[in-house]
Amino acid sequence: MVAIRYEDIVKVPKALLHDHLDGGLRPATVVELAAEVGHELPTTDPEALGRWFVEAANSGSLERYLETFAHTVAVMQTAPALRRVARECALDLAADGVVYAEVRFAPEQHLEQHLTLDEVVEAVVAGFVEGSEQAAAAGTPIRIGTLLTAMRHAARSQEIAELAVRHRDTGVVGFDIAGAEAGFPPTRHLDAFEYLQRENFHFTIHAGEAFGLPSIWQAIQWCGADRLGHGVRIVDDITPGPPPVLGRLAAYVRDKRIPLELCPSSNVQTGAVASIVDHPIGLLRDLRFRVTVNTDNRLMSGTSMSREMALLVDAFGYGWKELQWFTINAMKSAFIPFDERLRIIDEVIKPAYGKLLA
Ligand SMILES: O=c1[nH]cnc2c1ncn2[C@@H]1O[C@H](CO)[C@@H](O)[C@H]1O
Ligand SMILES: [Zn+2]
Repeated sequence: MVAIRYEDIVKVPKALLHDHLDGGLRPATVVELAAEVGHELPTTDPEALGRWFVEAANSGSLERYLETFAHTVAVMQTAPALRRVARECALDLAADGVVYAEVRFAPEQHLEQHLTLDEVVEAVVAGFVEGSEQAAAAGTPIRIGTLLTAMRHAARSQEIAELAVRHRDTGVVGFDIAGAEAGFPPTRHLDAFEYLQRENFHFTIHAGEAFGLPSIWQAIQWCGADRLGHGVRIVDDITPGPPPVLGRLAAYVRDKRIPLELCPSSNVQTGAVASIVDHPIGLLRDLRFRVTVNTDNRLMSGTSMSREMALLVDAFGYGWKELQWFTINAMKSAFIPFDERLRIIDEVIKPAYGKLLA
């Protein structure tokens, strides 16, 4: 088999379901925006700041990893700043060969300068539109859907769910909850999830990252999540083989084709897994769970969609066949309408991988 080159991974179309807007800023942009608003950073040298984020996020704990977001959220408090960050996000993902992305953020964290929740969403969506137009003009088209996140330790999920539904025809395609997982079970937000189901809306839940099976079970069986943000701890319900034996929850997740939004580098940094080679993605792919590959936070992990793919190629010897499978899995699991998903699979993804597989 011919070795896969990094530049070819960049060129091939990729689909990304789990990426945080406030976890993907360009270091230089953080520096510029921080200077504008007088926010103090650990360093004002963009390269050193990029390294600082990765090192600080390498904490082995989700709670400490999340502390680094104070510096990005602080510079995302005005409409122009939000719009710029979203525009650059679209451009960066498109330049990395991502053709479809769902990018999430928590509107409630961007109210310090008196924007309303609706203004926050409008600014971000405008930035995605602008960035997508520029990316298309540059020959790297991308479609971006916005997910609105509610913070699980807070009590605004119902409000954010209603906000998401209000903006469903103008760019928002789903809802999520994020933040520290231990101590904040998804059922705290049951009202919001039940409301979203009544509205025929889509949502994913961060579950099974820093906390195990009970969190995944609640997310699916109590809250009705369409997808699992991470969900990596589902392996705790699989007895290693040969052959591996699935417990009832793992079997349910696989049988129902519930998508797992796996984020390899992020999991190593928060201590959810020991290393990339030890990442359960290998086992979960072998068992044909609906596995997808994601970045989580490009800034905190110093990563990109292509880099996550390349790490898996190195660790597990994957080829184009597997990379196509991850990409189609993600596209099948997207929150945009079925016909639009199918069009991207048939007209963009399959032809490109087809050439490489030929
Ligand atoms: O991997 C993660 N697990 C849980 N919460 C996260 C993760 N990455 C980011 N956030 C949280 O989501 C908020 C909105 O984007 C971020 O501000 C961060 O607090
Ligand atoms: Zn996340």
